Amino acid sequence: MNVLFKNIKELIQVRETPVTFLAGKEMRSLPTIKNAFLLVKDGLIADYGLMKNCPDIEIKTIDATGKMILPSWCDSHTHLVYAGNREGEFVDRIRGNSYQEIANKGGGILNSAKKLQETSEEDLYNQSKARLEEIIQLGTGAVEIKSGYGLTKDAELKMLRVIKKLKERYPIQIKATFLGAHAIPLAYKDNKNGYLQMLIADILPTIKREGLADFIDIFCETGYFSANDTQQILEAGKKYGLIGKIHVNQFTAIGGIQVGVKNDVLSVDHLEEMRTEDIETLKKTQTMPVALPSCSYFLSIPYTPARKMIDAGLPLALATDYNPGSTPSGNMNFVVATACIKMKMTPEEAINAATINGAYAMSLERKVGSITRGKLANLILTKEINSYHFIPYSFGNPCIEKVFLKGTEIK
Ligand SMILES: N=CN[C@@H](CCC(=O)O)C(=O)O
Ligand SMILES: [Zn+2]
Repeated sequence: MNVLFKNIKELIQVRETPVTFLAGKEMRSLPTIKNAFLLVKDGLIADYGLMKNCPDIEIKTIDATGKMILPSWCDSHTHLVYAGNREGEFVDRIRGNSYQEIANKGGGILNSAKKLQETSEEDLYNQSKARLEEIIQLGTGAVEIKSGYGLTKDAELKMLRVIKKLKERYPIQIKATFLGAHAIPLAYKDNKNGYLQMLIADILPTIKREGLADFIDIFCETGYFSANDTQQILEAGKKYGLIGKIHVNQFTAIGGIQVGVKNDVLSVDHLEEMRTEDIETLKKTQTMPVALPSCSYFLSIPYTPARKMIDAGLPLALATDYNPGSTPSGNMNFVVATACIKMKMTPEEAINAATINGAYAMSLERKVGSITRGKLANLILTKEINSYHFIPYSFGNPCIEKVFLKGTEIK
């Protein structure tokens, strides 16, 4: 698609020289051009600059007077392929049961796994595509989606095949993650190692053969999988060409970050419980810490200590964690606002975390995450707003007028 945006009040996240990710003080700066144009050719960002240098060409034009343009959100952590919902557990929590107590009684991930195992691939696809369409309208232009609600060979592969179909049929960038080690299924209640061996020996070869995943993930947490289990899964993933990511330090710190860094994982996600040594371990590495503020909000658990981490020089990405148990929301606008309101990130830091750093956490930093020549024209056109500070300020009320994927407006 070819299109010329004119009179853009402010073009946000303009990176003339491509960056891989931003860390520490670098996150404070968000380069913009006021009164700008943006030219899209063949779905890519072809050029941009001051309006006074706008090319005079015959092309479809969109007048953006009073409005801003920024790169689409990059949501590097979701579980948006799932079956049914868990609103019953939500009410149980209001009545005083904790997330862990509910999980221990067979609720939680096992509850979703039962539902998913009983759902056909077609039905699962239809439920999931509705969520994907919803997040596209909310401004997301790149998303990672995990398996992990199957917990049997058939059901895990069913999830991954649904993700593959979504990838093929939608213009949004999608990365797939194998999260077989999300919980220990009842059939392996007293045989966790047997379950891990099944994942490694039985499922991984099929994933490789059918090209079903880009990344491998594990829930490294007390009552789920240990640091040693994490080492095993990451090593096995590497053999099959899958880059590591970990769910880690959500409720307890059990050494998963150290194992992750040792294995050069791309990202460590959750991080609600961070010890000083965990922050130290992440310094000077290529591993992206990812915070999930909507999960903290929904479960009333601590927020990732973003201030402490960024002030220590670390990078940080923001993602939704869209899933039926801990975060039934895929709204990146809410994530950005909550990061500012509850985690004391500045709007500049939050927007950097939700665009270029999120792109890095999916190995997509060369394609999306900034306004840079040659990147995909995945864009958010805002309503008329005074400043980009209004984006997190108007929490719960996205100020998006239109969204574009590869330069095409998505209605
Ligand atoms: N913490 C582990 N997994 C998901 C939630 C799983 C669920 O409750 O269904 C998460 O990232 O929050
Ligand atoms: Zn998650």
